[in-house]
Amino acid sequence: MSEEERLVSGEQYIDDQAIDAALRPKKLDDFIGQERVREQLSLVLHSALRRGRTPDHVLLSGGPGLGKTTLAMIIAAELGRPLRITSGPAIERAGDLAAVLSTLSEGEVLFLDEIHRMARPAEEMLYLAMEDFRVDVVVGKGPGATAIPLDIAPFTLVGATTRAGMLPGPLRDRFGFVAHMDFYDPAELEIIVRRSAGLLGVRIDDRAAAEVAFRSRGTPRIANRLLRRVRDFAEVRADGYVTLDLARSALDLYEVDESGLDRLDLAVLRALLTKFGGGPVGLSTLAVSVGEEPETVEVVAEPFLVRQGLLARTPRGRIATPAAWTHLGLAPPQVPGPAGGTLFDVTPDTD
Ligand SMILES: Nc1ncnc2c1ncn2[C@@H]1O[C@H](COP(=O)(O)OP(=O)(O)OP(=O)(O)O)[C@@H](O)[C@H]1O
Repeated sequence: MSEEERLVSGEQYIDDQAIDAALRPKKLDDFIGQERVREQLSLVLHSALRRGRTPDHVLLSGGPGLGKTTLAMIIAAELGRPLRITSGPAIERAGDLAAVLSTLSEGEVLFLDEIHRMARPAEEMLYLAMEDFRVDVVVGKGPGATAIPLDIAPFTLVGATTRAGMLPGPLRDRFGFVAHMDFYDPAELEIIVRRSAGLLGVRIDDRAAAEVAFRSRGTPRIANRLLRRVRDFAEVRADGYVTLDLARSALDLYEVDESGLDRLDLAVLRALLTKFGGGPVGLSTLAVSVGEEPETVEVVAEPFLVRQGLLARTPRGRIATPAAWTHLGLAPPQVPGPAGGTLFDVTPDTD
């Protein structure tokens, strides 16, 4: 629970991460949504269990907060094996990876978050480890360097990435099962909101739960976060029971609009429309105009805007769709394009 939550609720201190952990489903059957992924994964795990073998390596791709870490934990739990967690940015050298791999126990599940951000030499070490359960430890430098092969215990790698396109082909090919996690639909998120409300002891009516779900950008982590915000609001401004009106007022206060667009989404959209006439504009230029890193705009804001039909990625840059102008209540500029072209065929994408 954050400082702000502590002030208003007076509950025992638990940080946001602890709440996240408490809300995570622990079994595949409790994991809501992602029907196809769940079914496919269940087959991979249960057939491996039946054969008494370690399952194939699993790659989970999808945006932030869609449940990749949760699924990795569930995989370890379903297999009854320990889970080791590390991340791409923590592996700066091949030696960092060797240290992790050489201490894995038989059948252990290794969760490698943000796998696309791992250092290149480590990536090459991982190829061999995934395929042959072996690493080559290089001793010495220059012409006298020698590679000493070291066997490691069979393990299952669960890699997670928000940018599957950035993974080199040889790495992607070594995963026996690749799951793409998509945004959740509002009905699934509503179940998640009600489940979390039950676990957190939040009293919420069905229409309010549906409203929170609808405004959660298709993302369970956001659904859980918004639930806590409306809970705060209901506790401070009313008797703690979350009604539809209270939920709406709270979400408006936290600048989540009626379609679930948050401050960053709206800033990106507004910049695209008002500073670049609807595009096309390159990702970096767009990101600078809202004071964010290109990766944040690309990974956090854009997928939802694309999904909502408000923004399109084209080879020449990002463009706003007609729905984007309507969404912000703006009129598209009425300048005719050259020789039958559209108005927005102007700026080449230099990113
Ligand atoms: N299918 C689901 N059912 C119920 N709750 C879920 C589900 N998926 C995710 N959650 C909840 O959403 C929160 C975020 O999930 P998680 O940390 O697994 O996402 P992630 O994809 O690993 O995010 P990131 O890429 O940012 O690390 C968790 O606390 C979990 O409670």
